[in-house]
Amino acid sequence: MLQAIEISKEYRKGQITTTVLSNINIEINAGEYLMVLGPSGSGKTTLLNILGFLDKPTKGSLHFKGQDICHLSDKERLALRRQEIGYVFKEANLIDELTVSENIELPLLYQKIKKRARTERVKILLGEMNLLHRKKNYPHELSALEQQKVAIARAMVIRPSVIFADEPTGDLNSADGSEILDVLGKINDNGTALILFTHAKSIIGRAQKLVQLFDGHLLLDNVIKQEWN
Ligand SMILES: Nc1ncnc2c1ncn2[C@@H]1O[C@H](COP(=O)(O)OP(=O)(O)OP(=O)(O)O)[C@@H](O)[C@H]1O
Repeated sequence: MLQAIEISKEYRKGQITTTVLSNINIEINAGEYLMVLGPSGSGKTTLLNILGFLDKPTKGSLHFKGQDICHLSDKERLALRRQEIGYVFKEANLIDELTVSENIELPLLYQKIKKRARTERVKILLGEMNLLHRKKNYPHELSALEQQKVAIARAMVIRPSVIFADEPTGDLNSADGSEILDVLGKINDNGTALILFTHAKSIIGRAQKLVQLFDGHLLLDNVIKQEWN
């Protein structure tokens, strides 16, 4: 479904070039759960931005469902992103002025989905996240766990093919973090591919596939595949 071939990313400042990612090859199939493990500064966020069509690589190519992403216009990439990709970050990044329901509904407005269908979809997600009683609340009235659940619901509202999660438990205590990983795991069980970026070795057992990133290089030797029943 998603294939990165020989991806590199460099930043130039005057005469100085910094290589942040070097020759990355990654493939993720529909419904797969991949974890990208790496310490701070290893290039995880840079890689997420490229794999998730938020940024372009300096070299290499990215294919999604047979389409060459790097050759799309910015407008085409944005449209594809809004239809196919969900993002969950360390911080929930909810809009303070909107209620829980309105935050979740927002991506559907970009897709020009009719009001009745939007309301129905939001209700389903609120139910799945056990947040129906919070639908009229504003983000500041929620716990950190609830805020992150709203962020996941907002990512899921478009029925994405893949969810990118960047340290999604980074701002949570371990019990809440574990609940968020359970929620994401369930979403993956139901068929959505999940690519989770983390520095936490303790959680790698949750994924089907693991790659390690170190100083912008993928340690391909360390790819581990596990089958879960
Ligand atoms: N715009 C930029 N210009 C120059 N260097 C950058 C830029 N963005 C990131 N970097 C550098 O690229 C490296 C990787 O950064 P990145 O944020 O991708 O790592 P990370 O693994 O996500 O780290 P963290 O977990 O701390 O966020 C870092 O050394 C960072 O300083």
